[in-house]
Amino acid sequence: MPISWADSVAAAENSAAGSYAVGSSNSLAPNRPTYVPPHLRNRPSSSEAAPPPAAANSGSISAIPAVSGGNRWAAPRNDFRSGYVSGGRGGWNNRSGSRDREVNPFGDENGSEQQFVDQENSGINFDAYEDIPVETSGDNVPPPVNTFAEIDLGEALNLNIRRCKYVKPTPVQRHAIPISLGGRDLMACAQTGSGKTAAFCFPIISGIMRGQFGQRAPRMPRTACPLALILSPTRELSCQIHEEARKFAYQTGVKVVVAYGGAPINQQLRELERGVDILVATPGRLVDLLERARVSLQSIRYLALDEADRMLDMGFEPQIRKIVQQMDMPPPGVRQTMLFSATFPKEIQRLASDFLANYIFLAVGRVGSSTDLIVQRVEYVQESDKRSHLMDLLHAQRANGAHGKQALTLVFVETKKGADSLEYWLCMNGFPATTIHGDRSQQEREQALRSFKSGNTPILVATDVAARGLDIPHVAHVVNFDLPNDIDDYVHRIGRTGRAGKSGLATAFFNDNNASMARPLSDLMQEANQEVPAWLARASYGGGKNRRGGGGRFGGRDFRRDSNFNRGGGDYYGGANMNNAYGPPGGGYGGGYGAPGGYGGGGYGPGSGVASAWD
Ligand SMILES: Nc1ncnc2c1ncn2[C@@H]1O[C@H](COP(=O)(O)OP(=O)(O)OP(=O)(O)O)[C@@H](O)[C@H]1O
Repeated sequence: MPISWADSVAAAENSAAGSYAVGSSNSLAPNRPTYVPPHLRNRPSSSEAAPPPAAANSGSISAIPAVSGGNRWAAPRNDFRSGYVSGGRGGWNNRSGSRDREVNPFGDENGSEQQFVDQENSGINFDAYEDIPVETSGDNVPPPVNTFAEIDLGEALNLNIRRCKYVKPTPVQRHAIPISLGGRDLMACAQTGSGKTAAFCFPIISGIMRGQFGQRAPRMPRTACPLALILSPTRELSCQIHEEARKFAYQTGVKVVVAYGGAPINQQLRELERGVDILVATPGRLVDLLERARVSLQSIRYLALDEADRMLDMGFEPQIRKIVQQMDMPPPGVRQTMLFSATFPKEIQRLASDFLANYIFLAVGRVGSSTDLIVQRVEYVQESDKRSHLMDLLHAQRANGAHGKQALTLVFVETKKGADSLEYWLCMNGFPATTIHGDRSQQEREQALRSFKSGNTPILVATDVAARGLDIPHVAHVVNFDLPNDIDDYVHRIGRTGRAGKSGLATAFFNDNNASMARPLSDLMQEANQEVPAWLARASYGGGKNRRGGGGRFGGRDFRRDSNFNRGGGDYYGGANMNNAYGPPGGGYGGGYGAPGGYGGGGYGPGSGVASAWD
């Protein structure tokens, strides 16, 4: 029987996902017994693991362990490669006329086609998605498909889908792709790790392949005129989308280029000059390119906002409005617009509707819910005990990992300083760690990600800059060392594990500073069929002010269904078509969570603490 938190983590790691044994500590009220560090416990599993060279929590740096990997406290590594991956080496249809050879993004130049045709994306548990409730609203919603073969995406794209080993579409893809191929605007909400990137990339690539857009005429010779624009909030996410889109677009003749801040602009300008069909960008760098007249949006036919709620909250909204409404981009109805996220508060939905024309709203799973593939734990930990608790978890993981190896663990903290100091402390205590946050150079950020992905530094300490979108294979554990102030940020953070049908573990350290999160956290965990500790349930009765009113998460999801948001008293979108493809009838999923219309305090207002950690 588990006797400690470390043991309960160990039990979780040993057991299959979903059968997580709840340790006795979980049922305790916040007044926990005094913490005993692992090396002082008489536990065979811990003592087998290499003990830390310095006493846990001592902060001593007298005995510096040999630390491998790309952390900044170890010996410097000079393996920063060129770093700034920009567009492919030129598409076959590039506009400057040069015909560079297209680099194979699959890296299987010599492999036979059979190599990818015969396999499927291993480890994907599609059954995990089968009973997810799906809701669509809007006029004349195109029906979903069950297979990629049912959709006419074009031969070259179909081949790339097979190269990616995607055997069948995920639920969001089944619904979103036919909607977008039908030319409709879309606001889509689907859980983290459920394949949204492909859901917006496939229709864009396929549409450009069909080539119905005629000639693009730049006003100036050195101005690039992409047909599609994909915006995302962080540099790393833009790079990731670019990498994915390049795979999907391989040998289709569709050229994908990325532009993001913190990287030399000249290389990006050169790529743009070689021709671009799809531009993936962060808003800041794009505004720069627009102001230099090196990019024109006059030819845009497709606009996709990934992490759309983040893109339209206070931090980014002015830049997005400038790009979409105040430059030369065609208006809604002329261009096709797709907004995607795992979370979509109603207030942000309302803002977003300015960018859309007669759109369809799609919710796969409940809006803002976390996937129940992620086992969630919340532990009451005083600020002063957090490091010791983290150490405890890491020891347990190492002791139970394959060949004593550390599983990939992502640790979220609130501040950049906090990230640096925790990274240092971990390294001093024998846990190779690195960090990613907004004060690090782009080279350092990219190196940190590479080092984490490769397992050289299996612990990544991050601010919210790594909270959204990043698809890092084999992240076994997400630790919310500092909880965020907003439940949606929590959903995105824990969504770095438990992706594409795989299971994951998320642990949150909770204390009195997080009182406003008690209610939303408790609600979210309940909804995802997680065991809520008794003390957290009790704390949540206090009605944390961060609770999201029924206007956001539960019950009605498309904000147009909420009478508070209806314009002119009539039906906002006329001829409503509410399809509950898989869920219970009537669109009600466990309603009764608060009054409608409110988007609770503490979410997106000033002082929410969100903006500080972002680019
Ligand atoms: N049809 C499919 N079959 C198998 N794997 C897929 C399929 N579609 C996507 N994937 C894989 O699932 C993983 C998650 O996809 P993706 O990053 O697009 O998720 P997401 O919904 O955008 O997540 P987030 O909300 O965190 O941004 C990726 O590794 C992707 O390659």
